Amino acid sequence: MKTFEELWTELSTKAVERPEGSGTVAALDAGVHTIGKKLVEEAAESWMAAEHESAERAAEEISQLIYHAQCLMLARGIGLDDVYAHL
Ligand SMILES: N=c1c2ncn([C@@H]3O[C@H](COP(=O)(O)OP(=O)(O)OP(=O)(O)O)[C@@H](O)[C@H]3O)c2ncn1[C@@H]1O[C@H](COP(=O)(O)O)[C@@H](O)[C@H]1O
Repeated sequence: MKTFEELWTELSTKAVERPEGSGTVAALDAGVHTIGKKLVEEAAESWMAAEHESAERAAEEISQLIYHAQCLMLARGIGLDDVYAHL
């Protein structure tokens, strides 16, 4: 288990160190368009799970939504403070 901030730290480090086999590195290399499509897919899956499946399944989809949102932030050079400023 990890928090939003812990995941952010992990992904930020992977973006710099680029370890072999990292899905995050592959996503960042694929770019904003590809990550954006995945983000929309996970948003739809979160919606469907929330409406038709268990709360646990919805939580799983939402975790993937958060992951892809963080990838999109990294791909655009957007930091946590840039987002938090709008909350
Ligand atoms: N939390 C996640 C996470 N959530 C979602 N995903 C990715 O999103 C995909 C989920 O997509 P779906 O469930 O729709 O499955 P899918 O459509 O069959 O997957 P694809 O065909 O798109 O690969 C997974 O296959 C992962 O590629 C994640 N990938 C990584 N993490 C975490 O990110 C960290 C860094 O990961 P790496 O960069 O891979 O080391 C680790 O702590 C991981 O736990």
